[in-house]
Amino acid sequence: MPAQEINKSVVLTHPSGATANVALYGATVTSWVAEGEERIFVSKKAIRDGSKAIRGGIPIVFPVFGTSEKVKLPQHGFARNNIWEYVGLITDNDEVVVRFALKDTQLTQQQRNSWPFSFRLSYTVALSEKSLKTTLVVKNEDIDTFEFNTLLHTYLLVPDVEKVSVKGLESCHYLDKVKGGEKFLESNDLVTIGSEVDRVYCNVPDHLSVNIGNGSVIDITKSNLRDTVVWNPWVEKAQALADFGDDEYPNMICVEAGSVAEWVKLAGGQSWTGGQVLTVV
Ligand SMILES: O=P(O)(O)OC[C@H]1O[C@H](O)[C@H](O)[C@@H](O)[C@@H]1O
Repeated sequence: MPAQEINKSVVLTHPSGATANVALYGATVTSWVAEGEERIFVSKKAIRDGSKAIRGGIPIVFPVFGTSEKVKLPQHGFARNNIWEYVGLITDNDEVVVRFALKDTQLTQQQRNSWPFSFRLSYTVALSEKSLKTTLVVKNEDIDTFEFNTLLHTYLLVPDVEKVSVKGLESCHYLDKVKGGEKFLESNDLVTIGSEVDRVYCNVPDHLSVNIGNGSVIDITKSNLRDTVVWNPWVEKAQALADFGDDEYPNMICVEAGSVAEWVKLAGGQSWTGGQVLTVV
């Protein structure tokens, strides 16, 4: 079976042996195995009972990144902590493609009060031998325009974050959230991690590559997403996160394609599409 719903998750299996797992809770990708290796980090302390967003995988941030005066929603919005509908298997030719959906009518009353728009999110996960493609379509089913942020909060599994480098961010401006949101220009060809990092790189080229440090490289190609967030909580933040092991920060880096520095405006009746492809090279 190329796609099977088991235990509130959908398991994708590609003839090459690649697999992926998507929890209905948040439509969160929680595993991607390519060339026999797990590529996605999920914390051993992740809460999986649907009471909190999953710490790891690829949670979907929507309609707000962080918190905002404009929108009275919890950090990173509601997409990552609602149960999505499994629409089903779309195709299993060269790629195994499945789709999930979330509508305003599936939200809690409190969430609907805070974000009072009719919308439909459609999220497609496509697995091939070496790639995982995730595409989000936002449909404004209202008459009024709404504004949103969105981001694919991708946690990559790495053997040692201090040996990881991210290529493709040179010459981009970034907002450094560790330094109170101050703006800097990236002067390094390769971005490396040796302390807490929480940066919103703005207007980033669509192609980045992450050298995992063990000979493996993961390419990230984004589309219609302007920004990239790079995050590692390091020692103290890791200790402060209840659903993240104190010793786990060396094994992950978040490289998150999104549109977060500015709001995306979507007129009534219109759709917006954005996404990313992760490829093992
Ligand atoms: O703890 P969470 O709500 O999942 O957020 C985890 C992280 O997400 C993003 O990477 C933000 O830039 C960070 O500031 C935040 O700490």
